[in-house]
Amino acid sequence: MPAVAIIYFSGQGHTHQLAEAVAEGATGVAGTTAELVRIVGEDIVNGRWKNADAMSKLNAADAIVFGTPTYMGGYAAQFKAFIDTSSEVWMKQGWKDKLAAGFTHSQNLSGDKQSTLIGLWVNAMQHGMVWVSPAAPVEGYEADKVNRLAGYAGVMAQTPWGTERVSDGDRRTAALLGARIAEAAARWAKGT
Ligand SMILES: Cc1cc2nc3c(=O)[nH]c(=O)nc-3n(C[C@H](O)[C@H](O)[C@H](O)COP(=O)(O)O)c2cc1C
Repeated sequence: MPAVAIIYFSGQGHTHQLAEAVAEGATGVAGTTAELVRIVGEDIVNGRWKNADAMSKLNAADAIVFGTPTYMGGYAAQFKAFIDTSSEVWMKQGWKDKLAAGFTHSQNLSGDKQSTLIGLWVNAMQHGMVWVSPAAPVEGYEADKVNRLAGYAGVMAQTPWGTERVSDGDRRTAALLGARIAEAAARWAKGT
C-alpha cells in the first residue's frame, strides 16, 4: 500500500490548497494513503525547523512531494529551514530510493517558479531520490485548464494578488501529480 507524504509551507493558504489537491489525486489511486505535513513557523527555532513527528511521517513514506510558495524566485525561508534539517537524513541517505516530486505557487505568471522547482529537484537528488514529473500535457491557457503554465519539472500554480481560491486548472494539475506519484510508487514497490 503506497504511502505518499506531502510536506509544504503555505503563508496564505494557496500552496495548502495545492497540497490538498495532490493528496486527493494520490488517494484516488486504489490503496494509496496520503499524509499532509504542513511546515509552520512555530517549529523553527534559531532558524532551524524541528518536528520529530513530521519527520517520522516522511521517513515512513514511499514518496515525498515537496511544496513551497515562490518567494524572491526560490523557496520560502520556512521551507528552506526544513530542507536544512533534512541534512540529518541526508547524512544517512535515509530517503534514498524514495520517489519525489514538487509543486510551487506564486503571484505572478512566471514569478521565477522554475527556479524554485529546480531547487526542489536538486534537494531530491542530494537525497538520492527518484524524481517524478507531472507528465501533464498543456490542455490550454485558461484558468480551468490543466498545466496552463506549462510546468514539466513540477507543478506550477499562480493566483493573482487578492484572490483566495486557486484555479481549477492548477488544482487539477496538482491532483494529476498526486495520482502519478501514487501510481509510480505502486510500480516502484512491485519492481516492474
Ligand atoms: C517574501 C515574498 C516574496 C515573494 N516573491 C515572489 C516572487 O519572486 N515571484 C512571485 O511571483 N511571487 C512572489 N511572492 C508572492 C507569493 O509567491 C505568493 O504570495 C504565494 O505564492 C502565495 O502562496 P501561499 O498562499 O501558499 O503563501 C512573494 C511573496 C512574499 C511574501
